[in-house]
Amino acid sequence: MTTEVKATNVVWHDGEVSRTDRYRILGQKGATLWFTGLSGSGKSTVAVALEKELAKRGRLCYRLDGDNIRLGINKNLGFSAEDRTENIRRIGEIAKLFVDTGVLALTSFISPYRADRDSARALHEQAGMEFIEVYVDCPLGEAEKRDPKGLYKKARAGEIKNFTGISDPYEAPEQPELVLKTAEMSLDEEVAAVIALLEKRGILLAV
Ligand SMILES: Nc1ncnc2c1ncn2[C@@H]1O[C@H](COP(=O)(O)OS(=O)(=O)O)[C@@H](OP(=O)(O)O)[C@H]1O
Ligand SMILES: Nc1ncnc2c1ncn2[C@@H]1O[C@H](COP(=O)(O)OP(=O)(O)O)[C@@H](O)[C@H]1O
Repeated sequence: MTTEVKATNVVWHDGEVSRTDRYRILGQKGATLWFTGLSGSGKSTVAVALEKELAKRGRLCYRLDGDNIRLGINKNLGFSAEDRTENIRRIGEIAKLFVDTGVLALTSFISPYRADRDSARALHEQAGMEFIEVYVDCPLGEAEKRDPKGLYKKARAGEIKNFTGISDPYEAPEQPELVLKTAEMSLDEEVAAVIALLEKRGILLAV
């Protein structure tokens, strides 16, 4: 259902203010930081802490978070492979809009399928936009021990079907820009690692 193109006879309409103009108005460059990992690995925790640190540095971010987005624009999607693919397709497009305005989009989705993440990356890179994949790497045993929402317990009890890591696959990134081993690093170290990468890539330079 999802990738079928039904919109025909539509033509892109250009404006007279460019992306570069928008970046100048905002004084910063846009980029997507794509956090991927198991439920409970720390995607949301890292994004929240990073947003706070970037705000301190005067950088505007917007967090797109799995649970939040699934309460709104993606409330019609479940957890079948097809629905997860459509979930990630929409998030990729939404993140791209934020980047186009000059905002740092921090996306926290399990995004278990490599092909879906690669599509989100391609969408950005074809448009000359930064896409930084951050693998929030946490062993299943540790994520299950944390179980911040009690979902692993329910999945083990068979109350949640197709639960990532238990009864559904997670395809780890092969060449992410950054790996955060959240069972070994502190939250402060994780935020510092992301900031260091953003600095190295010139993403935090004022425009
Ligand atoms: N079956 C199943 N598998 C995995 N996760 C489940 C499932 N059912 C509900 N949840 C809750 O939904 C959150 C994951 O949503 P995402 O949009 O990130 O998932 S995905 O990227 O489309 O795979 C996930 O949030 P996080 O724990 O923040 O990852 C869970 O709270
Ligand atoms: N080093 C760490 N980095 C991130 N989260 C951690 C770390 N150590 C423990 N945690 C805990 O792990 C849980 C991760 O939950 P959450 O951020 O919601 O994960 P996700 O968004 O990947 O589902 C939180 O309760 C958080 O406090």
